[in-house]
Amino acid sequence: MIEAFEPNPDTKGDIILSARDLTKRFAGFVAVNGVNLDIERGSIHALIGPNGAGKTTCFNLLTKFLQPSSGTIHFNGRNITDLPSADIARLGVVRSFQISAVFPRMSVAENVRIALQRRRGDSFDFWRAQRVLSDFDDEALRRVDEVGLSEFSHVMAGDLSYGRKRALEIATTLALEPEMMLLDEPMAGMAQEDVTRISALIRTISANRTILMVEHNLSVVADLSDRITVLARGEVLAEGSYDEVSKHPGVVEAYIGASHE
Ligand SMILES: Nc1ncnc2c1ncn2[C@@H]1O[C@H](COP(=O)(O)OP(=O)(O)OP(=O)(O)O)[C@@H](O)[C@H]1O
Repeated sequence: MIEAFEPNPDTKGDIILSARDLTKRFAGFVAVNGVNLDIERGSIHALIGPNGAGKTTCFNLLTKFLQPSSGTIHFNGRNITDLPSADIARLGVVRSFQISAVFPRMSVAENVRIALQRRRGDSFDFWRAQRVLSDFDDEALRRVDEVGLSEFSHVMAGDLSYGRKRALEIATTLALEPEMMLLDEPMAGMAQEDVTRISALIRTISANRTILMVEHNLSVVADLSDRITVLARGEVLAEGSYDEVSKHPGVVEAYIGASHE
């Protein structure tokens, strides 16, 4: 059960998600240490930092794939710290890989249709009459179009290029109508052509939702992000615009230091 509204007194402005003093200890090791994070509604917020900084652990804490050792997380003013990840997804915080097990032997449109069925709470009703399933077809095609895959709607997902597969994953995530999307390294392993395409897609889908992304490609971060939080050794090292954080001496040092470790 979801608890009653409980505003976080620390947050200011239109903050959709905030974390206070978020900490995760593994045996003998603090991966995330007292992190405070405020994500503004409607923004694209990037979480960056050198390898091992704690970015993925933070994502896992915010989506409750991991339980924090201490600290609190509020979403839309509600304390979600103790909710299981399925409830958090239902509230509208969805991580890109969470539901994006793309079925390679199904077409692009079929993949999106299944994601739409999931949103409605149906199981994979493969045995259902084709007529019933096709209720979702129009919406699936609209979603496929939204991510620029119209001409591939009948292509098997397994035959798509890497970048287009990523676009399909985004479409299946969007089918859940998340208010906030967490993207874990959306550009990982992509050729420049796909980076350009997926960047444009992220900008489009950010129009009416909030995006938090972990991304190593700093030119993408510079291009897309309204605000950036830099983590190093599990702590927030700097926060601000790309210009602000990239000039921060501690940030430069953390990246250079990490490249020598
Ligand atoms: N389950 C775990 N048990 C023990 N240590 C862990 C565990 N998960 C992560 N860590 C450690 O916590 C630290 C932060 O890891 P994390 O994966 O969050 O960093 P990251 O910033 O996402 O790094 P990268 O950019 O390399 O993905 C690392 O030193 C990692 O080894």
